[in-house]
Formats: sequence, structure tokens, C-alpha cells
Amino acid sequence: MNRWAVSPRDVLRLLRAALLGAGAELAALALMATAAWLLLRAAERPPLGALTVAIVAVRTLALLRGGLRYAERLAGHEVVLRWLTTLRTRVYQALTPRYSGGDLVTRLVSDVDALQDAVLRWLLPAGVAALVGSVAVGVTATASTLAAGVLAGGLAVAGVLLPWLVVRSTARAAEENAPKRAELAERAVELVTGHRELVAAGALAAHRARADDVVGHLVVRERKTMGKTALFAAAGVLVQLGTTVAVALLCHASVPWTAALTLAAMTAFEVVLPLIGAARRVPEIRASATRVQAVLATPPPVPSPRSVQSGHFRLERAGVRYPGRAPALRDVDLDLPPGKRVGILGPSGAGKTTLLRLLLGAETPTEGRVLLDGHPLDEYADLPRLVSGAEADAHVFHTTVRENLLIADPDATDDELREACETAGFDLGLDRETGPDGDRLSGGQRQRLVLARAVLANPRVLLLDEPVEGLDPAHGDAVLAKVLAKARGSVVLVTHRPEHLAGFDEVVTLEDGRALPASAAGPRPAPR
Ligand SMILES: Nc1ncnc2c1ncn2[C@@H]1O[C@H](COP(=O)(O)OP(=O)(O)OP(=O)(O)O)[C@@H](O)[C@H]1O
Repeated sequence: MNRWAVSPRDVLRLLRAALLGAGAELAALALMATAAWLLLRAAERPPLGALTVAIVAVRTLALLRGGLRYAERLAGHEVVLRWLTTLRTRVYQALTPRYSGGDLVTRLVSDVDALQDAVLRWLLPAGVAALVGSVAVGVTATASTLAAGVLAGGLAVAGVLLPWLVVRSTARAAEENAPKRAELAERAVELVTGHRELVAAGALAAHRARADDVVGHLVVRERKTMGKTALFAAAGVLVQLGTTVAVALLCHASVPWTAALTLAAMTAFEVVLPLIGAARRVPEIRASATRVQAVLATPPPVPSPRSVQSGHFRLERAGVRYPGRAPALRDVDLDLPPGKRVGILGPSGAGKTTLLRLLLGAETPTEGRVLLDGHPLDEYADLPRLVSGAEADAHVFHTTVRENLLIADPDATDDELREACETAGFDLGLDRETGPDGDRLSGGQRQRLVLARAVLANPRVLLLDEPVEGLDPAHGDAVLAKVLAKARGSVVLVTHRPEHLAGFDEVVTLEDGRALPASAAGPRPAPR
């Protein structure tokens, strides 16, 4: 099996579908030719016996055409659906470690579906058209090589040149429209997510007008492209007419045989002409295929069997730089053996969350190294079991409080869940619905639910990102003290309040992504 997950059996199945499709179209072609021959031969009033074979052939071919078309649809869909099942599994396996949410769905559903269209609407019809066209040219050659040459030329123009022109013009239009499409997507998202703010500022109409402008621009461009495609399709019909007339004039055979060949030529175009319309989707399919190929080409990180031993983290001159931005973090050294408590201070944007994300393995250092027991973090499959916590953007599942907590400890009893809630200062009932990503909770409740989950998980390395920021100071201090008292291993606490770090083993103060030297960071908190 190759990178595209196409097995030799798939190729055979595809070939079978193409042969069935070609059979159906050839039956249609023969039906037209035989019917024309029959009509004109009947006009010569031959004995009925001379027409019997043709009469039976017309009936047989009509039945055969329908039957073969049905069989071709079945065979074509069978091969595509089987192939897509394997391909989707491969793409999913390659995607899950690298993407999530909408991006994953887009790549998995839209891109792979586009490949289905590539086979059913493009590859199979093109194969069938080539087979039918070749047979039509071959049969015409028995009467006149010149007519056969003209037919071959006409079919090549309608089946190759015109679809290629459509692909070229659609691809160019897509390229030109890409910035406007991106702008439209951005404006649409702004209109939806920022609707309330836009209404409050009285700017909704202006924003909507700008979005309408973009839509108007795109509609004009789309119409132009559609117009061009329609012109190419019309040109295809003209080529069909011209070629058919030429075949009629150039075939020096009996009248019934000439009529049969002429109608056969015309019918051959019926198989080829749909390729012009189908060519419109080629650029889109090509883009999807490139994206799927890129996903499949990069082997997914294979989690090694390495499992955590002592759980000793070490940052060595670690840094993170987002493209086109000043470094979010640089040259940070940190030693975090089991049981050590480290506090992180620093102004907004100093890189505190980025540092936690490095320890979680959610961010890869662009400079330096982040090691766990001496090995890079991506060598561990079970990292989330060791290190977790209450990150600012932790996900709240759309279910009840209980289910959200049980994720941290599936065996916990209701009493244990309540105890964790109490520790985190979270006072809603366990059956309370949380809504999508916790939007039926207040900001503070959401934050404390995430904290209760971290308490319940009780990991060997607990990371807390400003966990009591929304609470009033006295209540926040009490909650934090309880949470820290329950922590069984190392703790890294990001906070704006140095008094939270009393008793911590080390305090790192970040500024512009750098750790300040200890003397510049102010007095160290009292030891525990
Ligand atoms: N995904 C991202 N892409 C680009 N820049 C980012 C990204 N995430 C963070 N940054 C930038 O990196 C810098 C550090 O961000 P970080 O979230 O670590 O700061 P912080 O100290 O946690 O701030 P705060 O106290 O406000 O939460 C900031 O300048 C931020 O704008």
C-alpha cells in the first residue's frame, strides 16, 4: 500500500468501474448508431428478416445501457468508499497529534471528500471518455481515416484542450480571489463574534457594508469565471457539431452506415463534454490533494515507549519565538526536580504562560532544550499524566460539573468530587450543566472548576496559571493555600502577587521573555 492508501485491489476495482462505465457509454453509442442504421435501412424496404438482428440489438443495447450504468455507479462508489475509509483513517492518525478542533475537521472531512469527487467526477469519467473516444475513432477509421482523424481531433479539443483552459482560468480566478475570500471570512467572524460591541458602538451598519462590498466584489469575479466556463462549454458543443458534420461528409460509406457513424461520433462527445464543466473543480481538488499529501508525507510523531521515571524537568537556555514576533521567551534556565516549588512573576506579556506551555509540552522550544529525566518531552507518550494543572485556557466540556471533574479521576466518588470543589472554592452542584466550553458558568466559576479538576488530578507536577485571579484577595489566598497544601509533588505557580510565593523554593521573575537575575528580582519570599 502506498502513501495514498491505494491498494492493488483498489486499482483493479477502479479499472472494473471504468470498464463498466465504458461499456454503458458504448452501449449508448451503439444504440444510437444501430437506431440510425435501422431507420435508414428500413426506408430502403428490405425484407423484414434483414432487420431482425438490428431490432433485437436496439432492445438489447437499451437494456444493457441502463444495467451497465447502474453497475458502474455501484462499482465506482464501492471503490471510492473503501479507499476513503482507509485514507481517512491514515489522515486521522497523521492529524490528531498535530491539529485539533475545526482545523482537524476541515482537513479530515472537506479535503478527503474532495478526493472522492476527484475519482467519481473526474478520474473515472475521464477514463471512460478516453475508452469510448478511442473505440469511436477506431470504428470510424473502418469507413474513413480522414473522418477518424477529424473525430480524434474534435474529441481531443473537447476532452483535453477546453477542460485545460477551464482549469487554468478557474485556478487563476481562485488565486486572485483568495485575499478577498480571506477578508470575507474575517469580516463574517467579526460580525458574528463582535456583534454586541459593533451595535453598542453604532458601527454595525458600516461593518456590514464593508462585508457586502467584499461579497459584491467576489460575486462579480465569480460571474466572470462562470461566464468563461459557459463559453468554453458552448465552444465544446460547437466542436461537437462541427466534428459530427465533418464525419458525415467525410465518411464515404452506405447511407445507413454513414448515418450510424455520424450519430456514434455525436454520442461519443456526450461522454467527453461533461469534462469541461467538471474541470471547474480541479483547482479545488488539487489544493485538497496537496494538503492531504502534506499531512500524509509527514510521519506522525511515534510515541516512544519511554515512560517517566523521577519526573525531573530541566529548561536549558529555552526560548520560544513566534514567527515575525520578538521572542516570547529566551535563554531561560530552570531546574525542577520532584517536589520543588517554583513561583513565576512578571508583568503581562512577559512570557509566564509560555513557560508553563513549554513544561506541558504544548509548546516546542525554538531555542534551547526542555528535558524530562534528560530526554526531550516529545519522547514521552504519558506526559499529560505527569504534568497538568489549571491553565488559563483549559477546556470545559459541554456536560455536567460531575463529568468535567471525573475526567481528572474517573474513579472518584461524589464525596471526593465535592471535597475537590471545596478545596478550589467552587460551590456549584455536581449536576449543574456547564454549557459549551463552560459558557453557562461565570468566568470565576469556570476558573475554579478547572482548578478543582487540577486538585482532583493531583499530578506529580502541578502547573497553576494565576489560579485565583478572579477571586477577592482574602478568599483567593485561602483557596490557593488549600490547593497548595494538597499538592503532592512539584508546583509551578504563575501569579502577580509575590505574597502567594511564601515558602517557595525559587522565584523566577520574567521580563520581556527573559529571567531577571535573582538580585534584580527583588527580595526572595521567606522559606517554607
Ligand atoms: N500564539 C502566539 N502567537 C504569537 N505571539 C504569542 C502567542 N502566544 C503568546 N504570544 C506573545 O508572547 C508573549 C508572551 O505571552 P505570554 O502569554 O506567555 O505572557 P504572560 O506573561 O503569560 O502574560 P499575561 O500575564 O498577560 O497572561 C506576548 O507578547 C504574547 O503577545
